[in-house]
Amino acid sequence: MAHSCTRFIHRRGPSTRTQAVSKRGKRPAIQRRPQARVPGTIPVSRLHPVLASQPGPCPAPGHFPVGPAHERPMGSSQEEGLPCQPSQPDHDAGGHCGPDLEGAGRASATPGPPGLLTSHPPADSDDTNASGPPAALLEGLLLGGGKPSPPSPRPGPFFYVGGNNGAAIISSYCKSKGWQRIQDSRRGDYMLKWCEVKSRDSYGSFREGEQLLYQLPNNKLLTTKIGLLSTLRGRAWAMSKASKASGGTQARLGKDAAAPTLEDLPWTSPGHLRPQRVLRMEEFFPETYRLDLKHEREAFFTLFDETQIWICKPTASNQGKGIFLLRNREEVAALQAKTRSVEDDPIHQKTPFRGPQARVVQRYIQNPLLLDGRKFDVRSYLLIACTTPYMIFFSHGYARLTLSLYDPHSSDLSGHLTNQFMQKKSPLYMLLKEDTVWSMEHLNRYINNTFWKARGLPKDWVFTTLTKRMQQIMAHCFLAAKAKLECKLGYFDLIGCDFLIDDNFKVWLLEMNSNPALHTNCKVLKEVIPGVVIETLDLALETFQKSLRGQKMLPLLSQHRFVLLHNGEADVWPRLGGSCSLRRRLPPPTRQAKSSGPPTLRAPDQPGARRSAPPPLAPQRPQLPGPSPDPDSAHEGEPQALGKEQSGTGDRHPDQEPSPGTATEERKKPENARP
Ligand SMILES: Nc1ncnc2c1ncn2[C@@H]1O[C@H](COP(=O)(O)OP(=O)(O)OP(=O)(O)O)[C@@H](O)[C@H]1O
Ligand SMILES: [Mg+2]
Ligand SMILES: [Mg+2]
Repeated sequence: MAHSCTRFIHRRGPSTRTQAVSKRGKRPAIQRRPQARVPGTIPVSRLHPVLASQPGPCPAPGHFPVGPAHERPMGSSQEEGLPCQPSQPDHDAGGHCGPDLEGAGRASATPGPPGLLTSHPPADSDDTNASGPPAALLEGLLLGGGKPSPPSPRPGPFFYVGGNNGAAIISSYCKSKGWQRIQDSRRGDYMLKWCEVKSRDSYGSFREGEQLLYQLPNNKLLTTKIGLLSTLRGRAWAMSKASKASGGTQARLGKDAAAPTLEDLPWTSPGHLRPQRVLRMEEFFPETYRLDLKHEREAFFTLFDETQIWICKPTASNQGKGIFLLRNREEVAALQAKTRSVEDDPIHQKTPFRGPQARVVQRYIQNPLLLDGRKFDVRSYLLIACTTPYMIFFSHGYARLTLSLYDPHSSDLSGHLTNQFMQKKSPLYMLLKEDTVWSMEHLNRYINNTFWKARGLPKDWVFTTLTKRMQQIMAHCFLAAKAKLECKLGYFDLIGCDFLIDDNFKVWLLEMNSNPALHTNCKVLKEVIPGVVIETLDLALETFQKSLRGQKMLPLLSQHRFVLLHNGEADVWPRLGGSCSLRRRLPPPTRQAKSSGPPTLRAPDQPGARRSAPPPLAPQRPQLPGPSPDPDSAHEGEPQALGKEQSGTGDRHPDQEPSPGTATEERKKPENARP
């Protein structure tokens, strides 16, 4: 039963303790009456009470012992354990890493207890390392007042934050719940781990259903340039196949039979209502070619002419590093020569992520919409709050403008690349930085004032048409990756999505970023970022707890700024590529559940809609006939070794599982040098 007071979940290892979880909303007592033990299971209360508890009362915070003697300062070389690698950190606002906490004006949506964190938090290094104001300030903002509670009778729960990106906000959030920060990334007794960099160790030791871990291990399916391109192509290919196979219906592929998605809604594009059922990739993603695939780069070199500018980007870099424009035959010839010179180089075959071929070339949007003559792009957020079931959200972010006026013929990249990192290079940045980041309200006002009448736009175009379009595009991308993302209860992710608007008000997705910048070095960022981070954590926690307890997800107490894009309660899950271990650990279906028909028929908003897939696991993804003619399908998600390209795997089905590898290839830093 979904609302059973006592629930058990199976545990991988032998259970030595059994404890019953207390009634909903109550924190389990330290000494409680043991419940009847179900062999091979462990009660939810075996988890730390905070994770097992309802969204609601936080544990009573108090004074916690200072961390263990082996604590290391943040940012040490051992961070995230070994080996480790950056997972495309997106420090767009890079440089300043001390969030100004006055922006954190929103209270945690997860109701807290009357007890407050002590105004004398335990001395740990994160607050000083993060170079922000004392964490207690944000904690006070989060919790809003109250009396300190007596010291916690047991240590923890523990949390770990790796790196500085948003660390003070995350740390303050966790401490406001009474959690205790640890500095040793190798410790396995954490309740929440938020890492800027992904490490194989983190995923290997992750205890599903017991811990929260930031970043999906294979988010590269969306967050590298090649990964996103391949994922979108896979979906396009599957859609066209399904359409042909079923005489036009798209129901079989990529779409859940149970519930309409955002993609089913009609959209305004560009500026006018034009009903369309499903997006086509070319409508929102600029034409792109992979340089890691020989036939694609040759195709690009052949098609290039000087009537169109192209932009060349490393697959897994950020901050505009390694980006250059291709405007004339000489530049393209230089790129061609560079890729040819390494084509047969065994070193580059082994390390494709370092080579000049680990890139894409993309049609450059030459006619961007300008704000006071300056180019801009929009950063929005895709939140994967939960993967079992999927709970996917959208949130607004902000607009990023260049300092200089846009000139398509200028060779100065700072007028072409809207990244804050690029703008910071200008001596004018310190003077004008506040004008390089606009709030969405500011953008909306500007577009209302400047274009609304002149261009016949709907009023508040930003909050109507643009918002819906971004949501639709994000939903499309998520659905494209949905069946391939690694799902475990406790994984969550926040992905930064960059959109460009052209002067026809057409919305283009430029890329998606793992580990989006959470710095707050501008006024607008102070207003936006803490709210995004706090609600991310709130939603991750609430959906985790509800999933663990088999409760219906909606309504979500934590949901405020985020908009639900996809509620996976109606999906069949655990799913392919997902958590087999969780499936084993779930209790067998109740009689009621068994008799209620196929899971897909269960309304998602009914209690108990969360369900394990019936044995045998119903296929989540359609079985597609035949090999893919799509040449990109050879290397789903990420460029593999060049040797693979040549080894005849090019007919791999695009809907096949990509290589589960995460750490090895991502450990390799992309090359940032211009050819
Ligand atoms: N196809 C394009 N057309 C026009 N401008 C583009 C295009 N692609 C990228 N840009 C510009 O270049 C900037 C950097 O590109 P992109 O975001 O893809 O790279 P990045 O290095 O991953 O940057 P970051 O992760 O810091 O946002 C964009 O913010 C945008 O201003
Ligand atoms: Mg990026
Ligand atoms: Mg970007």
